[in-house]
Amino acid sequence: MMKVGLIGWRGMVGSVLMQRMREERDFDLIEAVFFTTSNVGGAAPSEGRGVPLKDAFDLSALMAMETIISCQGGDYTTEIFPKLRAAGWSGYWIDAASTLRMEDDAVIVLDPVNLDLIKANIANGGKNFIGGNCTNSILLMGLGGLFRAGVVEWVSSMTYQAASGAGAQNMRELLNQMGAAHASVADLLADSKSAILEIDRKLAETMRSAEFPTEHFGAPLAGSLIPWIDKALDNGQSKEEWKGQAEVNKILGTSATIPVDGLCVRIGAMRCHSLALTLKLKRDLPLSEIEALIKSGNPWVKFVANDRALSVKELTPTAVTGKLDIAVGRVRKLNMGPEYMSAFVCGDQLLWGAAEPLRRTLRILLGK
Ligand SMILES: NC(=O)C1=CN([C@@H]2O[C@H](COP(=O)(O)OP(=O)(O)OC[C@H]3O[C@@H](n4cnc5c(N)ncnc54)[C@H](OP(=O)(O)O)[C@@H]3O)[C@@H](O)[C@H]2O)C=CC1
Ligand SMILES: N[C@@H](CC(=O)OP(=O)(O)O)C(=O)O
Repeated sequence: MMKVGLIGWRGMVGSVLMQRMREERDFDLIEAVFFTTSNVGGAAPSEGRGVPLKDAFDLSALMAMETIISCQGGDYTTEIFPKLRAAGWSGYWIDAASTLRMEDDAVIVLDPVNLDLIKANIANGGKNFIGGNCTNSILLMGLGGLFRAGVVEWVSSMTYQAASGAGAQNMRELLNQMGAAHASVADLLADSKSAILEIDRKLAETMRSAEFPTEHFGAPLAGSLIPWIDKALDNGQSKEEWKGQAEVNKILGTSATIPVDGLCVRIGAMRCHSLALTLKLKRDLPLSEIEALIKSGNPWVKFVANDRALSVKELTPTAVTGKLDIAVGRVRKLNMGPEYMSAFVCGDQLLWGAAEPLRRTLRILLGK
């Protein structure tokens, strides 16, 4: 059985990965070895067959692995990965962090979209398999059928990204903000005759006050939004926005770049990212054909007809959270002309956006 080292398994992404690997019985196919950066010698999950946690900075222990899966984050990858390769380790490296994504010898893995690319890379001796940025993976899981058909000229992508993309502490902070916001007007809310503008004034005062919990986001998110994600680049894009075109084209393996750009916005959803998309198609396709192409993308696409009641019920973070479904809806032609269409895509950023492509890559490497 393949010896597979797991690092970052108790973090947020790692926990979702563990849950999915258990559900799909992946551990039956591997000899799992669990590593830690904080609790060497501690008890590993039962899948570790009683072997205590190993040191995630111990190069020789890591080099004994045929495959390493890391959800430990970019700093860990930056520190350990070059040392492992320099020491001659030639195992498979599967990683959720962005550090290695754009390296020439790395594939961004999203097998329902780019299985051919992954297989070709393995056949050519490729060893580095990196999960894509969550927003891009969800975009391509939703509209992969249109890209595969070669009908997309460009995409403008406006995102609505959940708190989980910023980390576990941020999810907690969002809830703490909701609690603080509610508490500040609870008395007035309880009185059905109180004036709504008084409630609104008091709430705004609370959200702007220094006491409102903003340590992790740096700004109120509950009852508001944050129109910037990740670092600023010199060209005015955020790093998250830059990843759109770079990663989508790399995942698709395009020879001519498909322009992808738009604004990335953090909203108060817990773990589902959504995207409001404008696409320019290469030609005027009938809506029925567009719908059929989107549905043909992969089995997880859940197409939602452009109907008010269905959209409100099925095309939302609340409907999608915790599921592998990728909801795609609001598909219609736009006033700009017959080649222009809209779409709204919503997916769980911890599942297809982070953990799922990693465990599926392991399966591909195992040939199962
Ligand atoms: N592809 C994508 O879209 C996404 C990718 N990511 C990537 O995944 C990486 C990991 O993210 P995320 O899972 O949010 O990181 P977490 O902060 O949840 O976990 C990272 C590590 O922190 C340590 N840790 C310290 N305290 C705790 C605690 N109380 N509970 C659990 N773990 C703890 C654990 O290491 P130890 O057990 O060794 O102490 C854990 O493996 C990110 O840095 C990013 O690179 C994240 C989100 C989306
Ligand atoms: N930046 C993403 C989450 C993430 O970790 O992305 P990446 O894997 O590209 O660093 C978000 O905030 O929603």
